Amino acid sequence: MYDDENNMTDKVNTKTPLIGGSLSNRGGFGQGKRDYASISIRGSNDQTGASSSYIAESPITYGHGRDNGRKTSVLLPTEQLSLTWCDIEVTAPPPKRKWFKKQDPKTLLPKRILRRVSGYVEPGTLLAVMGASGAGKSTLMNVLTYRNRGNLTVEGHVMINGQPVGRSIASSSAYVQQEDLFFGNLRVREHLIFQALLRMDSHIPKKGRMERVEEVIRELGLSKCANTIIGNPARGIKGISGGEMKRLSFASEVLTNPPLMFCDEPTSGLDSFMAQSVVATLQHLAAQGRTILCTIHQPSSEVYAMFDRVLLMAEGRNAFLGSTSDALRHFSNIGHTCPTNYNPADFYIQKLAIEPGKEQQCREKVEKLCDAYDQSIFAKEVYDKMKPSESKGLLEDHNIKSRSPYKASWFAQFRAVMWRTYLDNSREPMIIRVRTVQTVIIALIIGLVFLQQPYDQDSIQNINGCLFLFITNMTFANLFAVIQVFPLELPVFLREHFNGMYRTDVYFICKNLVELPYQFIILPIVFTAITYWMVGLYPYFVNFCICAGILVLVCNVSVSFGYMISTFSPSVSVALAIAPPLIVPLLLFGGLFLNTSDIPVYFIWLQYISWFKYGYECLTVNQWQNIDDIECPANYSVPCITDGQTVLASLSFSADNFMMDIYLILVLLVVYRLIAYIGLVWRSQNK
Ligand SMILES: Nc1ncnc2c1ncn2[C@@H]1O[C@H](COP(=O)(O)OP(=O)(O)OP(=O)(O)O)[C@@H](O)[C@H]1O
Repeated sequence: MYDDENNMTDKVNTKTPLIGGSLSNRGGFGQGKRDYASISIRGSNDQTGASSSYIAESPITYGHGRDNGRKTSVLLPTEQLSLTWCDIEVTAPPPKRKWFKKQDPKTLLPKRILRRVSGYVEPGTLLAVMGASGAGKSTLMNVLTYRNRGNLTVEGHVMINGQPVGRSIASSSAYVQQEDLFFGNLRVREHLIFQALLRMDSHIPKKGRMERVEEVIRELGLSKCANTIIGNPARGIKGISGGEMKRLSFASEVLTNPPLMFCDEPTSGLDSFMAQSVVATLQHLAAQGRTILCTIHQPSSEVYAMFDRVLLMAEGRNAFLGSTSDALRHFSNIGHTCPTNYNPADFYIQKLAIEPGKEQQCREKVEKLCDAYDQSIFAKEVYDKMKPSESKGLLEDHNIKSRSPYKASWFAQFRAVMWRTYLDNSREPMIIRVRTVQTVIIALIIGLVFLQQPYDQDSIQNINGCLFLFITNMTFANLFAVIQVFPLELPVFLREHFNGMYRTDVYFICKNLVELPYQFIILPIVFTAITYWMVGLYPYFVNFCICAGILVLVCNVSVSFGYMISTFSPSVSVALAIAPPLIVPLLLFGGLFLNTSDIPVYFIWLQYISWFKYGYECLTVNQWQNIDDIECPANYSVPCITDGQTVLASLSFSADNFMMDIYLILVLLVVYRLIAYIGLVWRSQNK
């Protein structure tokens, strides 16, 4: 319909043409499900004369087939849903009494957040939910979408086409949240293909899904940026614009053809032009027969004019629900006429806001405005629409528990997530460029500092220090690489998992498998290849391979530890803060700084969970066990260490422990990773 933001201006100021069906065949309230696609075709052009270009342009017949030989748009929702909410009352529990502080008894009462609010939205309608901050908009959205309810007590009914609905509302609706979360290294088209593979019904063939992706790209004006990297402004990865990102969020939801959409402040953070283009997209989607609710903060008058209806909220009550033109009429009737050339949205918010310093006065005014609405014909119209529900329960839940939340099978999820993780990793600058350069530079520095050590008394300490540095470097480089990136993608994982796209185990396995070869096998080998020969360690290829193998294991156990810290940390900064205090004790008991036989008894357990100790023992055994002759100068002041076995003995290490150390590193690798996985499951269930 529109291909880029530049040709959007002329469209956003004019009302998007409603499809004929959505005007003339609009489903009556509570009439049950109807095939919207066939309604649209019959009603288009012929009945209204309106140009239904959305349908005419659609080349694909997938989904609903043909009607009278004409192709239907894949984007039309398959059913019409009317959403009603009736007498919603939401209460927050009273705050806990503080025993050390005298508190006003009034502040210890439960807080009423929503006070018997009712409303409805019909198919083909774009409803703006507006109100001053704290009016209860987000709480209403959370009640309707059955999300983020926390400790709130909710009473009342939410109904779809007259039937009570609860948690199962998620299966027939989409929720475009305020924050756009994407894997920023993917291209727009790739992101949509991934969404299509996991969110569309499994009976739809792959070809149909790909056609659907192309259709959605065209319809949501993403053609221009379809092959552009999405980007991540927070990490400095430049990509598509804010408006395109928001439209991509809509596109991800529209793929599944939801008849009901909720949008939380879709224009926040956008300039007025972008905001207009985003609301034009919503208007377009509503015109196709969807039911759309959208919270919005201070829209410009142009954006406000694009909404069909408005719900004004104040102090947890309805101050108005009706068409945007009726809102003006209603406020004028009750003595608050919006001045000419004044933005009506600003006018309403001003009237309904609680000004600091004048709280009591404003609250009384707001109560009067809400009472006036309750007695108006507009409120009566809302109550007339309410069908008495036979259910007395709260927001009933239908058939949600028995069904798997996932559309794709385990293997389909695995394939798609592997593909996406591979794409994301292969384009991640932190992984490819930065990690490679970092590894090579550090290896060269270590190699130059310890260049070609001779086998004499002084070099024993140098070589041991160098071997310990190998372990420390492997640990810190990989641990911090994980905790700087992994927590950042967890919110995307949590949202996608919550949306029923893939299981936690699929995500975790794919992440591990994709990252393993380059980051956690090849890079440690590159590091060893540079340093081992530069330093002049035990000069046999077998020993080089053993050293590389030990460093690969150390690298992977550090990665497990990094995953573990990341899954239990709410953010990167927390993960970065808790990593050093956890690592330093393990480092201290690694065998270099403190001889393992001298560790205080109450700290002995720390050496058992320290891969530093196991790794260091293995590396020193690999280095020293076959050396029988260490040079001893004639005038050396202290007794000489003449062979490798003595070096090992001086560190309280033994060649007999070698295999056990390897097994213990493997055990730590598995245990830390398992704990990380449990943490991930815990996070995904606590969201
Ligand atoms: N779990 C809770 N416990 C206590 N009070 C709450 C809780 N959730 C919301 N509130 C309060 O309820 C009121 C309405 O909150 P809500 O977030 O719904 O407002 P809003 O209209 O979305 O505001 P904004 O536009 O600023 O996001 C606010 O005063 C808020 O502090």
